[in-house]
Amino acid sequence: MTEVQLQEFKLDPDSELRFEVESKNEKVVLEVKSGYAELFGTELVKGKPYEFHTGAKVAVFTWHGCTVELRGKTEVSYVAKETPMVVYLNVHAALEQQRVAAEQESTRGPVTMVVGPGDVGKSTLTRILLNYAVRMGRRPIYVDLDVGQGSISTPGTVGALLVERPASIEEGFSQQAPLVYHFGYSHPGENLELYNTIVSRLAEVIAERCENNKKASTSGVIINTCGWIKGSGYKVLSHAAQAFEVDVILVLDNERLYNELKRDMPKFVKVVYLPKSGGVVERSSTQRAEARDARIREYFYGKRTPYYPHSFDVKFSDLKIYKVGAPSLPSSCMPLGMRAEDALTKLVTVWPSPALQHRLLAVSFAAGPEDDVLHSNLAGFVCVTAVDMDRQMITILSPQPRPLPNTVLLLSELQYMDNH
Ligand SMILES: Nc1ncnc2c1ncn2[C@@H]1O[C@H](COP(=O)(O)OP(=O)(O)OP(=O)(O)O)[C@@H](O)[C@H]1O
Repeated sequence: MTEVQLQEFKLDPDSELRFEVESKNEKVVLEVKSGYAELFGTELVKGKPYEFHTGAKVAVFTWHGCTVELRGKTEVSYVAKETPMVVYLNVHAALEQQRVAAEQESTRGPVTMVVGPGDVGKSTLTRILLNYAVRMGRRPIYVDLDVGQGSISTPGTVGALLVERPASIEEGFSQQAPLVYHFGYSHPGENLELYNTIVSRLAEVIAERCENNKKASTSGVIINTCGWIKGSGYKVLSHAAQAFEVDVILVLDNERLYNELKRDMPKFVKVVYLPKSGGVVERSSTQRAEARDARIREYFYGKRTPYYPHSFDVKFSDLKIYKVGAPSLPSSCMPLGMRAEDALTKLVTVWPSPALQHRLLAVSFAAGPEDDVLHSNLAGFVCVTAVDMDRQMITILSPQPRPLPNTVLLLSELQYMDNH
Protein backbone atom coordinates (compact mmCIF):
# COMPACT_ATOMS: atom_id res chain seq x y z
CA MET A 1 0.00 0.00 0.00
CA THR A 2 1.34 3.46 -0.85
CA GLU A 3 1.59 5.88 2.00
CA VAL A 4 -0.72 8.91 1.87
CA GLN A 5 1.27 12.12 2.04
CA LEU A 6 0.04 14.33 4.88
CA GLN A 7 0.96 18.00 5.27
CA GLU A 8 -0.18 20.49 7.86
CA PHE A 9 0.05 24.25 7.37
CA LYS A 10 -0.40 27.03 9.92
CA LEU A 11 -1.57 30.17 8.17
CA ASP A 12 -1.23 33.66 9.68
CA PRO A 13 -4.03 36.16 9.16
CA ASP A 14 -4.16 37.58 5.62
CA SER A 15 -2.15 34.79 3.98
CA GLU A 16 -2.94 31.89 1.67
CA LEU A 17 -1.95 28.31 1.04
CA ARG A 18 -1.46 27.59 -2.65
CA PHE A 19 -1.26 24.12 -4.10
CA GLU A 20 -1.50 22.32 -7.41
CA VAL A 21 -2.45 18.75 -8.22
CA GLU A 22 -0.58 17.64 -11.32
CA SER A 23 -0.05 13.87 -11.34
CA LYS A 24 -2.53 11.84 -13.36
CA ASN A 25 -5.45 10.31 -11.42
CA GLU A 26 -4.31 12.03 -8.23
CA LYS A 27 -6.64 13.14 -5.48
CA VAL A 28 -5.82 15.63 -2.74
CA VAL A 29 -8.07 16.10 0.26
CA LEU A 30 -8.15 19.44 2.05
CA GLU A 31 -9.47 19.96 5.56
CA VAL A 32 -9.55 23.04 7.79
CA LYS A 33 -8.56 21.88 11.27
CA SER A 34 -9.02 25.15 13.13
CA GLY A 35 -9.78 28.81 12.39
CA TYR A 36 -11.56 30.22 9.36
CA ALA A 37 -10.61 29.96 5.70
CA GLU A 38 -12.16 30.51 2.28
CA LEU A 39 -11.51 29.29 -1.22
CA PHE A 40 -11.96 31.93 -3.94
CA GLY A 41 -14.59 33.59 -1.75
CA THR A 42 -16.48 30.48 -0.57
CA GLU A 43 -16.19 29.72 3.15
CA LEU A 44 -14.70 26.33 4.01
CA VAL A 45 -16.45 24.29 6.68
CA LYS A 46 -14.19 23.22 9.53
CA GLY A 47 -13.59 19.46 9.65
CA LYS A 48 -15.18 18.83 6.24
CA PRO A 49 -12.97 17.05 3.67
CA TYR A 50 -12.84 18.67 0.19
CA GLU A 51 -11.44 16.73 -2.75
CA PHE A 52 -9.31 18.14 -5.57
CA HIS A 53 -8.29 16.24 -8.64
CA THR A 54 -5.61 16.43 -11.36
CA GLY A 55 -5.32 19.93 -12.82
CA ALA A 56 -6.60 21.75 -9.71
CA LYS A 57 -4.81 25.01 -8.88
CA VAL A 58 -6.04 26.22 -5.56
CA ALA A 59 -5.60 28.98 -2.98
CA VAL A 60 -6.98 28.72 0.56
CA PHE A 61 -7.09 32.20 1.99
CA THR A 62 -7.62 33.22 5.60
CA TRP A 63 -8.50 36.64 7.04
CA HIS A 64 -8.10 35.51 10.66
CA GLY A 65 -5.56 32.65 10.59
CA CYS A 66 -6.15 28.90 10.46
CA THR A 67 -4.61 25.44 10.36
CA VAL A 68 -5.13 23.40 7.20
CA GLU A 69 -4.31 19.80 6.41
CA LEU A 70 -3.62 18.35 2.93
CA ARG A 71 -3.75 14.62 2.27
CA GLY A 72 -2.36 13.35 -1.03
CA LYS A 73 0.39 14.28 -3.47
CA THR A 74 0.68 17.95 -4.42
CA GLU A 75 3.28 19.14 -6.94
CA VAL A 76 3.49 22.55 -5.35
CA SER A 77 2.27 23.64 -1.93
CA TYR A 78 3.40 26.79 -0.15
CA VAL A 79 2.09 29.58 2.03
CA ALA A 80 2.12 33.09 0.52
CA LYS A 81 1.88 36.19 2.67
CA GLU A 82 1.62 38.63 -0.24
CA THR A 83 -1.84 38.52 -1.79
CA PRO A 84 -4.07 41.15 -3.40
CA MET A 85 -7.08 39.99 -1.36
CA VAL A 86 -7.37 43.25 0.64
CA VAL A 87 -7.54 45.18 -2.64
CA TYR A 88 -10.20 42.78 -3.98
CA LEU A 89 -12.15 43.14 -0.73
CA ASN A 90 -12.07 46.91 -1.14
CA VAL A 91 -13.48 46.55 -4.66
CA HIS A 92 -16.26 44.42 -3.21
CA ALA A 93 -16.96 47.07 -0.53
CA ALA A 94 -17.18 49.80 -3.22
CA LEU A 95 -19.60 47.67 -5.29
CA GLU A 96 -21.62 47.00 -2.15
CA GLN A 97 -21.99 50.75 -1.57
CA GLN A 98 -23.34 51.11 -5.09
CA ARG A 99 -25.82 48.28 -4.43
CA VAL A 100 -27.05 50.01 -1.28
CA ALA A 101 -27.50 53.24 -3.25
CA ALA A 102 -29.31 51.34 -6.03
CA GLU A 103 -31.65 49.83 -3.46
CA GLN A 104 -32.46 53.21 -1.91
CA GLU A 105 -32.99 54.93 -5.23
CA SER A 106 -34.63 51.95 -6.99
CA THR A 107 -32.05 52.02 -9.74
CA ARG A 108 -29.78 49.42 -11.29
CA GLY A 109 -26.86 48.01 -9.26
CA PRO A 110 -23.28 48.11 -10.57
CA VAL A 111 -22.50 46.32 -13.83
CA THR A 112 -18.85 45.30 -13.55
CA MET A 113 -16.63 43.84 -16.24
CA VAL A 114 -13.36 42.05 -15.42
CA VAL A 115 -10.74 42.33 -18.18
CA GLY A 116 -7.07 41.54 -18.67
CA PRO A 117 -4.73 39.29 -20.66
CA GLY A 118 -4.75 35.50 -20.33
CA ASP A 119 -3.91 33.92 -16.99
CA VAL A 120 -4.18 36.89 -14.68
CA GLY A 121 -7.02 35.52 -12.56
CA LYS A 122 -10.08 37.11 -14.26
CA SER A 123 -12.31 34.09 -13.64
CA THR A 124 -11.03 33.82 -10.08
CA LEU A 125 -11.70 37.50 -9.29
CA THR A 126 -15.18 37.18 -10.84
CA ARG A 127 -15.86 34.19 -8.61
CA ILE A 128 -14.57 35.99 -5.49
CA LEU A 129 -16.71 39.09 -6.13
CA LEU A 130 -19.83 37.01 -6.84
CA ASN A 131 -19.27 34.94 -3.70
CA TYR A 132 -18.77 38.02 -1.52
CA ALA A 133 -21.92 39.59 -2.96
CA VAL A 134 -24.06 36.51 -2.39
CA ARG A 135 -22.66 36.13 1.14
CA MET A 136 -24.04 39.64 1.80
CA GLY A 137 -27.49 38.41 0.77
CA ARG A 138 -27.28 39.78 -2.82
CA ARG A 139 -28.41 37.94 -5.94
CA PRO A 140 -25.92 39.07 -8.60
CA ILE A 141 -25.93 37.94 -12.21
CA TYR A 142 -22.82 36.19 -13.42
CA VAL A 143 -22.06 36.65 -17.11
CA ASP A 144 -19.32 34.66 -18.80
CA LEU A 145 -18.18 35.90 -22.21
CA ASP A 146 -15.09 33.69 -22.26
CA VAL A 147 -15.85 31.22 -25.06
CA GLY A 148 -12.52 29.43 -24.53
CA GLN A 149 -12.44 28.76 -20.79
CA GLY A 150 -15.92 29.73 -19.68
CA SER A 151 -17.57 27.98 -16.79
CA ILE A 152 -21.23 28.22 -17.81
CA SER A 153 -22.53 25.36 -20.01
CA THR A 154 -19.81 24.19 -22.44
CA PRO A 155 -16.94 26.05 -24.14
CA GLY A 156 -18.02 27.81 -27.35
CA THR A 157 -20.93 29.61 -25.69
CA VAL A 158 -21.62 32.84 -23.82
CA GLY A 159 -23.98 32.65 -20.89
CA ALA A 160 -25.39 34.01 -17.69
CA LEU A 161 -26.54 32.67 -14.32
CA LEU A 162 -28.43 34.17 -11.42
CA VAL A 163 -26.18 33.48 -8.43
CA GLU A 164 -28.24 32.54 -5.39
CA ARG A 165 -25.62 30.83 -3.23
CA PRO A 166 -21.84 30.78 -3.03
CA ALA A 167 -19.97 28.58 -5.50
CA SER A 168 -19.54 25.02 -4.31
CA ILE A 169 -15.86 24.37 -3.51
CA GLU A 170 -15.66 21.36 -5.82
CA GLU A 171 -18.30 22.16 -8.47
CA GLY A 172 -18.41 25.94 -8.84
CA PHE A 173 -21.66 27.89 -9.23
CA SER A 174 -24.93 25.98 -9.48
CA GLN A 175 -25.86 25.68 -13.15
CA GLN A 176 -29.62 25.84 -12.69
CA ALA A 177 -31.45 27.45 -15.60
CA PRO A 178 -28.51 29.22 -17.25
CA LEU A 179 -29.12 31.55 -20.16
CA VAL A 180 -26.84 30.31 -22.94
CA TYR A 181 -26.15 31.42 -26.54
CA HIS A 182 -24.36 29.48 -29.22
CA PHE A 183 -21.05 30.66 -30.67
CA GLY A 184 -19.45 27.40 -31.76
CA TYR A 185 -15.74 28.28 -31.55
CA SER A 186 -13.27 28.60 -28.70
CA HIS A 187 -11.99 32.03 -29.82
CA PRO A 188 -14.08 35.15 -30.57
CA GLY A 189 -11.81 35.97 -33.55
CA GLU A 190 -13.28 33.00 -35.48
CA ASN A 191 -16.45 35.00 -36.14
CA LEU A 192 -16.42 38.52 -34.67
CA GLU A 193 -19.78 39.44 -36.15
CA LEU A 194 -21.51 36.46 -34.53
CA TYR A 195 -19.71 37.01 -31.23
CA ASN A 196 -20.83 40.65 -31.03
CA THR A 197 -24.38 39.67 -32.05
CA ILE A 198 -24.78 37.13 -29.24
CA VAL A 199 -23.11 39.39 -26.68
CA SER A 200 -25.61 42.15 -27.54
CA ARG A 201 -28.47 39.66 -27.35
CA LEU A 202 -27.34 38.37 -23.93
CA ALA A 203 -27.08 41.96 -22.64
CA GLU A 204 -30.57 42.74 -23.94
CA VAL A 205 -32.16 39.67 -22.30
CA ILE A 206 -30.40 40.37 -18.98
CA ALA A 207 -31.63 43.97 -19.02
CA GLU A 208 -35.20 42.69 -19.62
CA ARG A 209 -34.93 40.12 -16.82
CA CYS A 210 -33.58 42.74 -14.41
CA GLU A 211 -36.67 44.84 -15.04
CA ASN A 212 -38.74 42.00 -13.58
CA ASN A 213 -36.37 41.04 -10.77
CA LYS A 214 -35.59 43.97 -8.50
CA LYS A 215 -33.29 41.98 -6.23
CA ALA A 216 -31.10 40.87 -9.15
CA SER A 217 -31.22 44.33 -10.65
CA THR A 218 -29.93 46.10 -7.51
CA SER A 219 -27.33 43.36 -6.94
CA GLY A 220 -25.81 44.08 -10.36
CA VAL A 221 -23.90 42.03 -12.88
CA ILE A 222 -20.32 40.72 -12.92
CA ILE A 223 -18.91 39.89 -16.34
CA ASN A 224 -15.91 37.68 -17.01
CA THR A 225 -14.21 38.15 -20.39
CA CYS A 226 -11.63 36.44 -22.63
CA GLY A 227 -7.94 37.25 -22.39
CA TRP A 228 -7.82 38.62 -25.96
CA ILE A 229 -7.11 42.31 -25.47
CA LYS A 230 -5.22 43.56 -28.53
CA GLY A 231 -6.51 44.76 -31.92
CA SER A 232 -9.89 43.18 -32.62
CA GLY A 233 -9.83 41.75 -29.09
CA TYR A 234 -9.93 45.29 -27.72
CA LYS A 235 -12.84 46.16 -30.02
CA VAL A 236 -14.72 43.10 -28.78
CA LEU A 237 -14.22 44.24 -25.17
CA SER A 238 -15.35 47.80 -25.98
CA HIS A 239 -18.42 46.40 -27.71
CA ALA A 240 -19.28 44.25 -24.68
CA ALA A 241 -18.81 47.25 -22.35
CA GLN A 242 -21.23 49.23 -24.48
CA ALA A 243 -23.76 46.41 -24.87
CA PHE A 244 -23.94 45.79 -21.12
CA GLU A 245 -23.70 49.52 -20.31
CA VAL A 246 -21.03 48.76 -17.75
CA ASP A 247 -20.39 51.07 -14.81
CA VAL A 248 -17.09 49.61 -13.67
CA ILE A 249 -14.22 47.94 -15.54
CA LEU A 250 -11.64 46.11 -13.44
CA VAL A 251 -8.38 45.78 -15.38
CA LEU A 252 -6.09 43.06 -14.11
CA ASP A 253 -2.36 43.45 -14.59
CA ASN A 254 -2.18 45.35 -17.88
CA GLU A 255 -1.37 49.06 -17.87
CA ARG A 256 -1.73 49.47 -21.60
CA LEU A 257 -5.27 48.09 -21.57
CA TYR A 258 -6.05 50.24 -18.52
CA ASN A 259 -4.89 53.40 -20.30
CA GLU A 260 -6.69 52.54 -23.52
CA LEU A 261 -9.95 51.97 -21.66
CA LYS A 262 -9.51 55.12 -19.59
CA ARG A 263 -9.07 57.06 -22.83
CA ASP A 264 -11.94 55.47 -24.75
CA MET A 265 -14.67 54.78 -22.20
CA PRO A 266 -17.25 57.46 -21.36
CA LYS A 267 -16.42 59.44 -18.21
CA PHE A 268 -19.10 57.77 -16.06
CA VAL A 269 -17.41 54.36 -16.47
CA LYS A 270 -14.96 53.79 -13.63
CA VAL A 271 -11.86 52.05 -14.94
CA VAL A 272 -9.86 50.54 -12.07
CA TYR A 273 -6.40 48.98 -12.25
CA LEU A 274 -5.87 45.91 -10.07
CA PRO A 275 -2.80 43.78 -9.41
CA LYS A 276 -2.91 40.09 -10.24
CA SER A 277 -2.26 37.50 -7.58
CA GLY A 278 1.21 35.95 -7.61
CA GLY A 279 -0.55 32.61 -7.26
CA VAL A 280 -2.31 32.62 -10.63
CA VAL A 281 -0.90 29.82 -12.67
CA GLU A 282 -0.09 30.22 -16.36
CA ARG A 283 -1.48 27.52 -18.60
CA SER A 284 -0.02 26.25 -21.86
CA SER A 285 -2.26 25.88 -24.90
CA THR A 286 -2.30 22.11 -24.27
CA GLN A 287 -3.48 22.66 -20.71
CA ARG A 288 -6.17 25.04 -21.98
CA ALA A 289 -7.35 22.45 -24.51
CA GLU A 290 -7.38 19.84 -21.74
CA ALA A 291 -9.39 22.17 -19.50
CA ARG A 292 -11.92 22.67 -22.34
CA ASP A 293 -12.19 18.92 -22.78
CA ALA A 294 -12.65 18.41 -19.05
CA ARG A 295 -15.38 21.06 -19.03
CA ILE A 296 -17.31 19.24 -21.79
CA ARG A 297 -16.85 15.91 -20.01
CA GLU A 298 -18.19 17.52 -16.85
CA TYR A 299 -21.20 18.80 -18.79
CA PHE A 300 -22.20 15.25 -19.70
CA TYR A 301 -20.86 13.21 -16.78
CA GLY A 302 -20.80 15.69 -13.87
CA LYS A 303 -17.92 16.52 -11.59
CA ARG A 304 -18.37 15.46 -7.98
CA THR A 305 -22.04 14.54 -8.40
CA PRO A 306 -22.11 12.03 -11.28
CA TYR A 307 -24.57 12.54 -14.16
CA TYR A 308 -25.76 9.65 -16.30
CA PRO A 309 -26.14 10.79 -19.91
CA HIS A 310 -28.19 8.86 -22.47
CA SER A 311 -27.11 7.48 -25.82
CA PHE A 312 -29.66 7.05 -28.61
CA ASP A 313 -30.10 7.05 -32.37
CA VAL A 314 -31.86 9.79 -34.33
CA LYS A 315 -32.85 9.61 -38.00
CA PHE A 316 -31.16 12.13 -40.30
CA SER A 317 -34.62 13.12 -41.50
CA ASP A 318 -35.68 14.09 -37.95
CA LEU A 319 -32.96 16.70 -37.60
CA LYS A 320 -32.26 20.14 -39.00
CA ILE A 321 -28.58 20.87 -38.51
CA TYR A 322 -27.15 24.31 -39.27
CA LYS A 323 -23.82 25.99 -39.09
CA VAL A 324 -23.72 29.73 -38.44
CA GLY A 325 -21.74 31.72 -41.01
CA ALA A 326 -21.48 31.36 -44.76
CA PRO A 327 -18.13 31.98 -46.46
CA SER A 328 -17.92 35.75 -46.85
CA LEU A 329 -17.91 37.19 -50.37
CA PRO A 330 -16.45 40.54 -51.38
CA SER A 331 -18.99 43.38 -50.95
CA SER A 332 -19.11 43.84 -54.74
CA CYS A 333 -20.66 40.37 -55.09
CA MET A 334 -23.34 40.91 -52.44
CA PRO A 335 -26.96 41.71 -53.26
CA LEU A 336 -27.82 45.38 -52.95
CA GLY A 337 -28.24 46.51 -49.33
CA MET A 338 -26.36 43.55 -47.84
CA ARG A 339 -23.00 43.84 -46.14
CA ALA A 340 -20.30 41.19 -46.56
CA GLU A 341 -20.41 40.71 -42.75
CA ASP A 342 -24.09 39.70 -42.90
CA ALA A 343 -22.97 36.35 -44.33
CA LEU A 344 -21.19 35.63 -41.06
CA THR A 345 -24.45 35.34 -39.16
CA LYS A 346 -26.37 33.41 -41.82
CA LEU A 347 -27.58 29.87 -41.18
CA VAL A 348 -26.19 27.28 -43.56
CA THR A 349 -27.70 23.79 -43.72
CA VAL A 350 -25.32 20.98 -42.79
CA TRP A 351 -25.99 17.55 -44.30
CA PRO A 352 -25.11 14.70 -41.96
CA SER A 353 -21.82 13.04 -42.84
CA PRO A 354 -19.08 11.13 -40.98
CA ALA A 355 -17.41 14.53 -40.41
CA LEU A 356 -20.00 15.15 -37.68
CA GLN A 357 -18.53 12.45 -35.46
CA HIS A 358 -17.35 13.79 -32.08
CA ARG A 359 -18.78 17.23 -32.77
CA LEU A 360 -20.98 19.06 -30.30
CA LEU A 361 -24.42 20.14 -31.46
CA ALA A 362 -26.27 22.91 -29.65
CA VAL A 363 -29.98 22.21 -29.19
CA SER A 364 -31.75 25.47 -29.86
CA PHE A 365 -35.02 26.69 -28.38
CA ALA A 366 -35.90 28.22 -31.77
CA ALA A 367 -39.11 26.79 -33.25
CA GLY A 368 -37.62 26.54 -36.75
CA PRO A 369 -34.95 27.98 -39.02
CA GLU A 370 -37.29 30.82 -39.95
CA ASP A 371 -37.36 31.76 -36.26
CA ASP A 372 -34.62 34.01 -34.94
CA VAL A 373 -32.22 31.14 -34.25
CA LEU A 374 -29.17 33.21 -33.27
CA HIS A 375 -31.22 35.18 -30.80
CA SER A 376 -32.75 32.08 -29.19
CA ASN A 377 -31.09 30.62 -26.15
CA LEU A 378 -30.05 27.01 -25.93
CA ALA A 379 -31.74 24.03 -24.30
CA GLY A 380 -28.36 22.31 -24.06
CA PHE A 381 -25.84 20.23 -25.98
CA VAL A 382 -25.53 16.77 -27.45
CA CYS A 383 -22.41 15.11 -28.82
CA VAL A 384 -22.38 13.00 -31.99
CA THR A 385 -20.75 9.67 -31.11
CA ALA A 386 -21.40 7.83 -34.41
CA VAL A 387 -22.77 8.49 -37.90
CA ASP A 388 -24.27 5.57 -39.83
CA MET A 389 -24.64 6.59 -43.46
CA ASP A 390 -26.25 3.25 -44.43
CA ARG A 391 -29.02 3.46 -41.85
CA GLN A 392 -29.18 7.26 -42.15
CA MET A 393 -28.87 7.60 -38.38
CA ILE A 394 -26.65 9.44 -35.97
CA THR A 395 -25.96 8.27 -32.42
CA ILE A 396 -25.85 11.02 -29.88
CA LEU A 397 -24.83 11.43 -26.26
CA SER A 398 -27.43 13.55 -24.53
CA PRO A 399 -27.91 14.75 -20.93
CA GLN A 400 -31.62 13.89 -21.29
CA PRO A 401 -33.40 10.77 -22.55
CA ARG A 402 -35.04 10.85 -25.98
CA PRO A 403 -36.74 12.66 -27.61
CA LEU A 404 -34.61 15.74 -28.21
CA PRO A 405 -36.38 18.84 -26.91
CA ASN A 406 -36.04 20.41 -30.36
CA THR A 407 -34.93 19.39 -33.83
CA VAL A 408 -33.07 22.61 -34.67
CA LEU A 409 -29.40 21.92 -33.95
CA LEU A 410 -26.40 24.19 -34.38
CA LEU A 411 -23.02 22.74 -35.24
CA SER A 412 -20.09 23.61 -33.00
CA GLU A 413 -16.43 23.42 -34.01
CA LEU A 414 -15.74 21.92 -30.59
CA GLN A 415 -15.20 18.22 -30.38
CA TYR A 416 -15.44 15.68 -27.61
CA MET A 417 -14.27 12.06 -27.73
CA ASP A 418 -16.62 10.10 -25.55
CA ASN A 419 -14.50 7.32 -24.12
CA HIS A 420 -16.14 7.18 -20.74
N1 LIG B 1 -4.14 32.88 -5.69
C1 LIG B 1 -4.08 31.77 -6.41
N2 LIG B 1 -3.32 30.73 -6.02
C2 LIG B 1 -3.24 29.59 -6.76
N3 LIG B 1 -3.88 29.40 -7.91
C3 LIG B 1 -4.65 30.40 -8.36
C4 LIG B 1 -4.81 31.63 -7.64
N4 LIG B 1 -5.65 32.44 -8.34
C5 LIG B 1 -6.00 31.74 -9.43
N5 LIG B 1 -5.41 30.53 -9.46
C6 LIG B 1 -5.52 29.49 -10.50
O1 LIG B 1 -4.87 29.98 -11.67
C7 LIG B 1 -5.54 29.51 -12.84
C8 LIG B 1 -5.84 30.68 -13.77
O2 LIG B 1 -6.74 31.58 -13.13
P1 LIG B 1 -8.03 32.17 -13.87
O3 LIG B 1 -8.74 31.09 -14.61
O4 LIG B 1 -8.78 32.94 -12.87
O5 LIG B 1 -7.31 33.14 -14.90
P2 LIG B 1 -7.98 33.89 -16.14
O6 LIG B 1 -7.29 35.18 -16.28
O7 LIG B 1 -9.45 33.89 -15.99
O8 LIG B 1 -7.58 32.90 -17.30
P3 LIG B 1 -8.09 32.93 -18.85
O9 LIG B 1 -7.05 33.66 -19.57
O10 LIG B 1 -8.16 31.49 -19.21
O11 LIG B 1 -9.44 33.57 -18.89
C9 LIG B 1 -6.80 28.80 -12.35
O12 LIG B 1 -6.57 27.41 -12.43
C10 LIG B 1 -6.97 29.24 -10.91
O13 LIG B 1 -7.55 28.24 -10.12
